[in-house]
Amino acid sequence: MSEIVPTSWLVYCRPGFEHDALAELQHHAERLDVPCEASYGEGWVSLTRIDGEPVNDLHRQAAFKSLIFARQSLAALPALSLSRDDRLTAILEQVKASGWNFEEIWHETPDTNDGKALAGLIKALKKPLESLLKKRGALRRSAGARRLHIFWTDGDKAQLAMSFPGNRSELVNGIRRLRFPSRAPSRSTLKLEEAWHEFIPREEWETRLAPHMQAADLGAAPGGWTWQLVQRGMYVYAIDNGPMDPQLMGTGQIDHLKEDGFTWEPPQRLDWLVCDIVDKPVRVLAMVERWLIRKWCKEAIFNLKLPMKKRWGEVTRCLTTLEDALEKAGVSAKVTCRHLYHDREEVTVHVRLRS
Ligand SMILES: C[S@@+](CC[C@H](N)C(=O)[O-])C[C@H]1O[C@@H](n2cnc3c(N)ncnc32)[C@H](O)[C@@H]1O
Repeated sequence: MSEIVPTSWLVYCRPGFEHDALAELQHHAERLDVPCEASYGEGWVSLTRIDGEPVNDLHRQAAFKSLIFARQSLAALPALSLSRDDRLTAILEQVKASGWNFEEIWHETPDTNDGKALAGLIKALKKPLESLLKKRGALRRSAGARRLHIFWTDGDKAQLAMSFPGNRSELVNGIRRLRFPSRAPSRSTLKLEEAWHEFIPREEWETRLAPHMQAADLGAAPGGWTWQLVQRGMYVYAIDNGPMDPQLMGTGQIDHLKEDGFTWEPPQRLDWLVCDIVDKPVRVLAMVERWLIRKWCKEAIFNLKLPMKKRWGEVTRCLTTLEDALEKAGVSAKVTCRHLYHDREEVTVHVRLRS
């Protein structure tokens, strides 16, 4: 019998979005009727079961893939206060009391400057801790791909947590770092690239992001998103009053139309609609809805800008409106939404029509 069980659901998020991540977690805890107590710090939030029972069912049923504001989702033990003279003993003792075993250990921190400053400490502790946990049999091969996360919020504060294959981010700190392509006309380019990584399995890129496909990019200028589409060999209708990058236009794969993205209609059915126009979410949604109901595209990726305070509420209202409208029109589609690393005051939505 373990002396200690994971009672907390720990989630990482973008600093400044803690209230949204918490609202999302609380929504699931209420839906599954699990009374919890909330806590949070910069870049993370946590719900702890009031009855002291393991959090595993809640953690599993609120699947990571369905979460919007969570960068990582973990089942956590109570946070540890560590002695600065000997941090390892308390960690080893808690691992022993939990009865946990795992195949790897990730040391992680909040996405803040204070978090980054812990890199040196983590580097110094990593190897000694691994060898001690190996000796004790906790770190071993064939432990069901379970991973121990040690979440450092300070030099003397760490929380041990577990993640399970199929229900977690496979990225350290839940962050997808992408290299900015030097020839892309704007940094926004990384938002579309990250969205593809997030929403389209790598093995399907060849068929779903294929050469000779046709796409519309609404609010395209100066062309960061169009650049990504062109890199995949697509032909792009770039809709924007603003100027497009001349070098990008030189590829000959772009038709730049100075029209209104909210009213423009494609000349024929396209494969992709992407939209990065900064406007009210309801306006963007109404436009995307029309595209999908008329089947003007097979897949869509668009941003919902969220300058308001209660972003979680706004996003869920938007997604429900979209799903209801599609259902009413008899259009079957899969809708997914994430707050991506390269998103700021916005979330990214992906819709794929089912044929
Ligand atoms: C955030 S920028 C897009 C950046 C672009 N995705 C990139 O990667 O370079 C938003 C663009 O939307 C355009 N825009 C705003 N309202 C529009 C509308 N009604 N129709 C078309 N474009 C619009 C603006 O001119 C601006 O260039």
